[in-house]
Amino acid sequence: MSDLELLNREQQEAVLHVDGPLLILAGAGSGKTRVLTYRIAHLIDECGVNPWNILAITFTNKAAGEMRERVDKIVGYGSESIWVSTFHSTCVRILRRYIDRLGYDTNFTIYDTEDQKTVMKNVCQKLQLDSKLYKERMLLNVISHAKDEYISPNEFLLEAKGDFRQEKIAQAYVEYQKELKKNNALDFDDLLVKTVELFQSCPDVLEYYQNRFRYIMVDEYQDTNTVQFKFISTLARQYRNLCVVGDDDQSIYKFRGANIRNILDFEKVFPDAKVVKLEQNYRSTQNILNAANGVIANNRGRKEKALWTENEQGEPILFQQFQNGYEEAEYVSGEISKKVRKGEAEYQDFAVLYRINAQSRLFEEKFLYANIPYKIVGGVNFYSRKEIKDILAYLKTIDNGKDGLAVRRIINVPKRGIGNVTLAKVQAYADSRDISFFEALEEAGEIPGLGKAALKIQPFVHLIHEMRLSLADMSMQDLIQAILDKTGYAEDLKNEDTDESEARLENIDEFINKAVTYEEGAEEPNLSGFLEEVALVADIDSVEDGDNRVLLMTLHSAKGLEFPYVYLAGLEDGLFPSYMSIAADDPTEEIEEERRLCYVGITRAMKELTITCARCRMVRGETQYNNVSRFVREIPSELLARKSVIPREPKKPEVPQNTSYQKAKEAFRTKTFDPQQFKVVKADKLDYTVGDQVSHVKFGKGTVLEITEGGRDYEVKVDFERFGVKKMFASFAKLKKV
Ligand SMILES: Nc1ncnc2c1ncn2[C@@H]1O[C@H](COP(=O)(O)OP(=O)(O)OP(=O)(O)O)[C@@H](O)[C@H]1O
Ligand SMILES: [Mg+2]
Repeated sequence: MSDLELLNREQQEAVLHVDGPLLILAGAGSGKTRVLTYRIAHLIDECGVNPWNILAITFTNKAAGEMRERVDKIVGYGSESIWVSTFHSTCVRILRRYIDRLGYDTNFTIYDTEDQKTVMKNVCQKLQLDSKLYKERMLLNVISHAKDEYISPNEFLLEAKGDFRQEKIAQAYVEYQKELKKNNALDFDDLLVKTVELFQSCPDVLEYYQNRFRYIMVDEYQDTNTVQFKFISTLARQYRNLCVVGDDDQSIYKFRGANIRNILDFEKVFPDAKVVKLEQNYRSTQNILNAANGVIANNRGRKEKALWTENEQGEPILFQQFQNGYEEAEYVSGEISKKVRKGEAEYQDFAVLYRINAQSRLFEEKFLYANIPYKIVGGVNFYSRKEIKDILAYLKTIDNGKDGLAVRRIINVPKRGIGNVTLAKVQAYADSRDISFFEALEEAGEIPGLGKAALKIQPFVHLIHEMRLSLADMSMQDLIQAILDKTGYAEDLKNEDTDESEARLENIDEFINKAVTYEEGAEEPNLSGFLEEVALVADIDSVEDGDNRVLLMTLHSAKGLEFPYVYLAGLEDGLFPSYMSIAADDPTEEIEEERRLCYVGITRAMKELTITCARCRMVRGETQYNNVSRFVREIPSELLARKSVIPREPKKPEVPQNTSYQKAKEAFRTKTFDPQQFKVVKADKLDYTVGDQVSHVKFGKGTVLEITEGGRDYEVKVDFERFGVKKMFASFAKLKKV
């Protein structure tokens, strides 16, 4: 049998290059991963290499599983003794065996972000660092970055000499490491750092692994960082059989320390390296490939590549702009259903890709309604997320309090110092009287043996009562906001200040959006009705099992994967590219990274690519008006089939947004602006008015175009210098006159 026939000439060349360093540098879909897999098979099958001597590093555990499966198919044996895994899993395996040589126990714990924060808190106290000047998150970030670069605490200290602030940070680093060691713990970055340290300080261990891993392969090499490079280059020093594959255009993890120089300088470190370029793309249609090439061509400082395909021209790229995110999600769900119904495709042929996790919520809802099986990759389903369940539990308690599970869920969230013993007593009391748990709480003062604990319960009961009373005058949005404020829930998350807490806040914002939409749509909106509606969509368990599902994921998680039908959603300036990249100090560099992410997204598609965006999107309960992403404009227009938005019957008569806005803008331009001309409601509570310059924390400076009375709140329309026109609720926007 010759598997080589299934490869083109360059691919074969790469597979047949068995000894010595090899760099495969090629664009998306050109068969890099396939070459790695076939190369492993070839080594085992044709060269008699013991599978035991092979180490293959992939970017995710999922990719590792797939590669093992593929090797199994080709070779039929031996794949179980190959090490195919991620950098981190590989290092854990090595350290579990040998870390005692560095003075740790082999049963070390791996700390997550939460644990790291706790350790850092102690460190800061110990060093008496001013928590305003030295935020824990900042310290942890700096340390993490140092570890990516393989800079030890002592080296950091030396570098810092003379710079007061850096010296303090260095001390924190030193103490932090001491503390971890004391706890026999490693953080995530340590896994790599300690393995490299182990190799450097124990030549016998290094020799063992060098002999073991005679053939090393690394996929997605463009996203390795310095310490990862040290790890593989140290291991490969003896036999020099290192094969790396990557694409500089798909480097998307700079924010995690990925060092693009690793790929660009490979030939400097290994001057005898053979370099193979693959230029034929096997994945996508010509149209999709040309679209990807068109976009990435806008990046400077890249290695020029000529990616071509023999595949057919294919359908044009479909581009659709919708009125809002709901219509966008509805369209995608409708299209998927239609294609499956017609028998053109199965659910597993589709992927929906987006920039941030919170975008998944609308798709999940529509998919549930349409009975489309789906799976969210690398994320928890929206309504199963802790923060959403917490808020729902508050709402349920306020609504009727009969749901004992909900009450128990939040009685101590945020922490109120109510312990399990107390809860057990309350429960026993409730059981004995046959009343609900919440009713028992209301009678806490009378529960025998509760003592002072009753005093801790009362404020909680009071809070719920208060909310119940004000329910009638509050919108759903206000109610949720009140819960977040009065319980300190939001405050806690803000103080936590980790990536995770930020994501939780984003999800809560998205939940508020849901509430606002419910209120706008329902005939007689009320809390019970809202909970009912949410219960319907939250019924995720009804999705049947099996692998035939549509996949939903962020663009970052999609690297290396491919799907016949891809939907790229939310292509709006401000969302993708993200506002952070647009507003960055060095926007060019940040936007180039976003553009590579867009290139990754486009090149996931095999047959059909649909790009969608929404004209307005709700963010934190505010409607934002976004322009079509610049990346869409970079796609050569002859490849795009644009479908215009067909506005549906609007639910409410719309304020003539465009016209009045256009007029106002024109008036500004010609300096004939007269506020009276435009729809202005006297907004006496606001300290700005139409025509004023204001500033917003996120969007920066802008000019107020319009203020309208929006029932509960003023709606303010502002033309921001960098972000264009946005419409927002005054109480949320917190605009300041400048
Ligand atoms: N010589 C070939 N003949 C037929 N199909 C091929 C050939 N080479 C690769 N393919 C197919 O092309 C698709 C893309 O290959 P692969 O995933 O290996 O590309 P890649 O370069 O790793 O892409 P990415 O940059 O996205 O990771 C796969 O479906 C693969 O099976
Ligand atoms: Mg690949």
